[in-house]
This record gives sequence, C-alpha cells and structure tokens, in this order.
Amino acid sequence: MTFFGVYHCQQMELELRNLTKLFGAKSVLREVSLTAHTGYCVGVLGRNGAGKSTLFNLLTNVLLPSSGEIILDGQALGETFPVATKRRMGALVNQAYLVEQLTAEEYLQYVARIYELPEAQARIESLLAHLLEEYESVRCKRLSSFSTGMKQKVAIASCLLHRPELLILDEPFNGLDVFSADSVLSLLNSYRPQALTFVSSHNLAHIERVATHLLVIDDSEVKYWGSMEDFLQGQRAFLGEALLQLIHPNTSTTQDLTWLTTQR
Ligand SMILES: Nc1ncnc2c1ncn2[C@@H]1O[C@H](COP(=O)(O)OP(=O)(O)OP(=O)(O)O)[C@@H](O)[C@H]1O
Repeated sequence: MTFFGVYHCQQMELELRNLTKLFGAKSVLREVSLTAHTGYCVGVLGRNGAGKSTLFNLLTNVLLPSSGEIILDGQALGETFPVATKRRMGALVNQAYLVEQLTAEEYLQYVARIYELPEAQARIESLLAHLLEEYESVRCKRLSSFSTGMKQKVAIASCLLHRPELLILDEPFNGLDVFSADSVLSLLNSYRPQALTFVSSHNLAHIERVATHLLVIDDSEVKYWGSMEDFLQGQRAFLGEALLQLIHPNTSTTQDLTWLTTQR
C-alpha cells in the first residue's frame, strides 16, 4: 500500500506522567502513567464511562489535566500545546466536524490547505478511493448527503492526510460496516510504523487486529499497560476472555425485567 510513500520518520516518545482528571469531586482518571513510541498502536479499552474519551481529550488539549503531565520528546506540554505539536497530531475525538456543503474531495483539499500541504491531491485521491468503495458514484455529492459511515471514513481520511506522527482515534469504527472497518484496519496497519497510534473501540476483534499494546482503564485507573502479547500471555486466549478476567462485569444489581415481556 502506498498512501504515504516511504519516508524517513522521526521517532516520537510520548510520556504520560501521573495524569489525573477530576470533574468536580469525581475522579475520572487517576495517576495514568505510560511511555509509548512511534510504531506502537495502543488499543485503549474499558467499559462505558471508564475515561477513554477523557484521556483522548487530554492528549489532544481539548481538556486540561487536573494534575500530571504530558511529555512529548522530553518536553512537558503546558496548558496550551504549541502549534508545532498540534501539527504532529491527527485526531478523531468526539463528534467529527465536517463542512457538509463540500464534497469529500473539496473537504480534504480544505484540510490540506489548513496544513499547508502543497501536493496533497494524489493522497486525497488514494485515501478516498481506498476508503469509499463507492467513491466514483459519490465524487460530486456533498457530504451532507453521505451516510454516517461514509462521513466517518472521510473524517478518518482527514486525520491521516498530513501524515501525523501521533494519531488519536476515539472509536473510529463506529458506524462502519464490516467491509469499511476492514479497509480502515488495513490502512491503520500500513500506517502503524510511521506513527504512535492510540485507538479505542468496544470491538475487541478490531483491537486485536490492529493493536501492538493495550491500555485497559477501569475504575479510573490503569488496570493494564503493556504489549498485547504479554496481555494474552502467549496463550491462544481471546482478548475478550482475557479482558473479562481483568475487569469483571458489574453484577451488583440484577433487575427484574419481566415487565418488558409480559402482556399488557
Ligand atoms: N465534561 C464532563 N463533565 C463532567 N463529567 C464528565 C465530562 N466528560 C465526561 N465525564 C464523565 O467522565 C466519565 C468518563 O467519561 P468518558 O466519556 O471519558 O468515558 P468513555 O470511557 O469514553 O466511555 P464510552 O465507552 O461510553 O465512550 C463518565 O462518568 C462521564 O460521565
């Protein structure tokens, strides 16, 4: 695959040092620490409300930590990340915002202008052709007429266009059918050596296909940080089984739901 060509990539090191986030009195992330490098694809796992999106919002400077530091290549990033640092990042967090009056190509040309990419057209064409199998038939259509999954794929393309060194994707497979998820997974796998990637998903099969490392968050804390291989302990265990051994489902409240199925 040749979306990005072969180019010499710098090694990036990202360190999270005791990263903590409180919302009021509620602690959402407590003392998250890790060091990751270019070439890692970190799958971020945890139950609903575990703090995954909060972590991604901290990594992209959307939120400020209550305490702790984000250190990039040895430099602590302060309250406002330098523009040069932001240029090294590509992020899909929260709801992707697209300019819906534009076509997919026009939107990516607009993104290319923001990043001052002089020769982005070939990349735009190859990304769209790879991600949108129906691309020829929707080439002239505005994004407002795209389906949820099609918009998601354009948003993913927009994160990759400037070849970020730090790629942060919060639930990128949301809304994607099995074929689309497969094209995104193959894209991420081909891009992986050139970046440090963080990706969250509740689809463990997707994480298993793409992640080299895992960060499992539960009860505001890191329950596991390390390689996928170590997590699975060299066994042929499925990720889902191994995850359930680490974080147990909440079983404290068993509700009587017979009212749902009893006749009126
Ligand atoms: N702006 C906010 N103000 C107050 N509480 C918040 C805010 N954002 C998130 N939270 C709370 O922080 C906790 C973690 O939320 P977060 O969105 O990070 O979880 P998540 O792991 O991404 O969940 P999901 O898997 O459902 O997407 C939740 O309890 C949520 O209610």
